[in-house]
Amino acid sequence: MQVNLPNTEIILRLEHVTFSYTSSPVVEDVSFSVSKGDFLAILGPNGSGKSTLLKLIAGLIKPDSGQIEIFGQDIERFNQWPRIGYMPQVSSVRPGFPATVEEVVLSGRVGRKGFFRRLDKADKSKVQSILEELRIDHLSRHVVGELSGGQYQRVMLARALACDPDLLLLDEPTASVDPETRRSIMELLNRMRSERGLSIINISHDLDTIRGYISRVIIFNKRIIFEGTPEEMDVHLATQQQILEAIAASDHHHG
Ligand SMILES: Nc1ncnc2c1ncn2[C@@H]1O[C@H](COP(=O)(O)OP(=O)(O)OP(=O)(O)O)[C@@H](O)[C@H]1O
Repeated sequence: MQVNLPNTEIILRLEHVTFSYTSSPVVEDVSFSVSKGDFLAILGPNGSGKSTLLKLIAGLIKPDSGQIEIFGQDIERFNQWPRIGYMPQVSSVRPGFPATVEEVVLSGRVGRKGFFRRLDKADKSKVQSILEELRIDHLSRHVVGELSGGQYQRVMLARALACDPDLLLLDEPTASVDPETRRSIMELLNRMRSERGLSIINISHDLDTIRGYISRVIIFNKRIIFEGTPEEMDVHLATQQQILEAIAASDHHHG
C-alpha cells in the first residue's frame, strides 16, 4: 500500500526550532525535513507540543529561535500559503454564522484562485467531488452548526483539500469518525499522494489506522524522540509499551 516516489525534493525543513508560550519551551530544538510525497505521522502523548509544532509550520506562530523553510523559502518571506492545506484540531466550537457545508468548503478555494477571482462552476464541481469522496455530499446545503463532530471534521478536511494543496497539515483528522470512514479518508489521502506527490504531515493518536499508509514516523515529546520509517520503528519500538517507555525516558532525561 505504500507509495515510494523517486523524487526526493525537500519541501519543508526545520532547523533547531524552539518555541514557548510562557517561560518553558513546548517545542525544543526540533530539526527534521519532509520530502515531496512523504506521509509523515507525528505521534506523541497529550500536551507534548504536536499541535504547536503544526501551528509553527502553518505560520500561525513564530519560533523563538531556529529556522523553518517551506518550498525552499524562509517562512518569514514565504508567500505561497495557498499551497498549504491546514486542518486544525477540530473542537466542538463551530462558526457562529450560519454557513453551509458547501460555503465553508468553497472558502478553502479562495486562496488558490486569488482573492479577486470569482469562484465559478468548476470550483463548485471540484468541491462537490471532494464532498463525495468524504461521503458528506448529502450535507452540502446543511448549516455547519447542525453537524455531528465527525461530519464537521470531514468538512474541515474537505476545506483543507479544496485548495489543491502540495503540503497538507492535519491535526488528528480522523479522531471522531467511524473506522470505515477513517479508512476511506486514508485511501483518499494515499491516492492524492501517489497521483500528484502530495506531502502529508498527520498528527495522530491512532497508529493502527495510519500505519499502512505512512512513509515516516516521528515520535514527539517536546523534542524528537524517534524518527524513521515504520519498519525501523517496528525494530526499535515494537510495542506500545516500548514507545511509552521511550517517551518516559525522554521526560526524565530532559527534566
Ligand atoms: N495558546 C496557548 N497558550 C499557552 N499554553 C499553551 C497554548 N496552547 C497550548 N499550550 C500548552 O502547550 C503545551 C503543548 O500543547 P499542544 O496543544 O501543542 O500539545 P499536543 O501534543 O497537540 O496535545 P494534544 O495531543 O492533547 O492535542 C501544553 O502544555 C499546552 O497546555
